[in-house]
Amino acid sequence: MTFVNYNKGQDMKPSTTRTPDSELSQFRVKGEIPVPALINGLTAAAVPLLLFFSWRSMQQGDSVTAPFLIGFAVLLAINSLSFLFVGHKTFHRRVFITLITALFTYLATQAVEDGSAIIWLFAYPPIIFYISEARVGIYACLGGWLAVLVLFSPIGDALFASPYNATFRLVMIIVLAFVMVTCYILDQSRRRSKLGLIKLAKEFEYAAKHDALTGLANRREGLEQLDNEYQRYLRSGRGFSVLLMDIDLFKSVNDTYGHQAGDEMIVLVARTLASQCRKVDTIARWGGEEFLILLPETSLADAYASAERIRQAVSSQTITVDGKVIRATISIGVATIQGSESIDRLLQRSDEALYQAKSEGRNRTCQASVAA
Ligand SMILES: Nc1nc2c(ncn2[C@@H]2O[C@H](COP(=O)(O)OP(=O)(O)OP(=O)(O)O)[C@@H](O)[C@H]2O)c(=O)[nH]1
Repeated sequence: MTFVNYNKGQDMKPSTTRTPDSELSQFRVKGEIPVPALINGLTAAAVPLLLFFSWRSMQQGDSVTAPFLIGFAVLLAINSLSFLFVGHKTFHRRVFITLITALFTYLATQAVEDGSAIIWLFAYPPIIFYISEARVGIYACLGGWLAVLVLFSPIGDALFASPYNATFRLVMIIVLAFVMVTCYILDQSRRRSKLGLIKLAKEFEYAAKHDALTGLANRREGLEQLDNEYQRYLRSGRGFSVLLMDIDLFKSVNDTYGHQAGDEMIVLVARTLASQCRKVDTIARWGGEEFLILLPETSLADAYASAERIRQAVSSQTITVDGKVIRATISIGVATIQGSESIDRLLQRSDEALYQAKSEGRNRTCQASVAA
């Protein structure tokens, strides 16, 4: 799973917005039990138990309960089996929630096992909070608790033959509320920890792929995108170009105005590059004052035109240091992938073109020679 999309080289700060609860389940934290696995595990445990209790109720002469328990066991098993074959997670989860809600309701209202089966209701809150969204868990638990309250009221007595005495009813209502609230708190804590881990992972991923000063893709990410584009080129034959550029006489900016002014100039150039490129282009900080732009599906002529546009845009920008206006200029080497040349060879040609631009007087664009 990828947390951040890196097609573009610019403006890629990790999102600080809260991940919606419904999306949280899409992220797996290492060691976390996946919801489908938990459901299938619970089903595997519940089916023999239900079959055992149905057998026992038959032994005790209760011929009504057994078919219900067998029915629940069969439906739970079908749900898990259909998931294993079809793999529809949401359907699997929703059917399981519906089935266990119906099962617990049946166990409570029908006073199965002389009423002791209602104790299984304590298993409901932790399961429901784990496998569903927090909101669903709250509604389900609140609904369940209110249903028990009604069941233990005169209304319940009128509707069902409940064997529960007053003390049991009181203890059950209090302990059930206690368990539900505890499960809610633990679940919230689990979700927040998970959100924290996801945020941390996004930040690590961002830092690993971006340059801290400019926010552009770093060299490693630039190479990764270059390799992706190269693989696409090998498959589809759709060519691409690279622009390798370097700020002119940058050392003298540092030496004359200080390192901070140099940094300011790097950021200014980076912003200008970002403003001049398409979303599909990758802009990477290649080295100190060197940048590489990857232009997918771009011919040499178009890449050259883009480079000239970028060069002119940069040369129109200035920074002011101690009241002095400093203009940045860049030199650019342009190369387009050719035949079966390697990425290294393409970069080498763009570097040679950059070198040529420098030696011809800087603030200019040169095209790379044709691959040998
Ligand atoms: N301020 C600042 N300076 C950097 C950074 N990374 C590299 N540099 C400096 O960039 C300068 C690069 O200078 P050179 O490679 O000699 O090239 P130049 O002065 O730009 O000259 P030409 O490339 O020939 O036009 C060096 O002085 C590095 O210390 C950075 O992140 N911030």
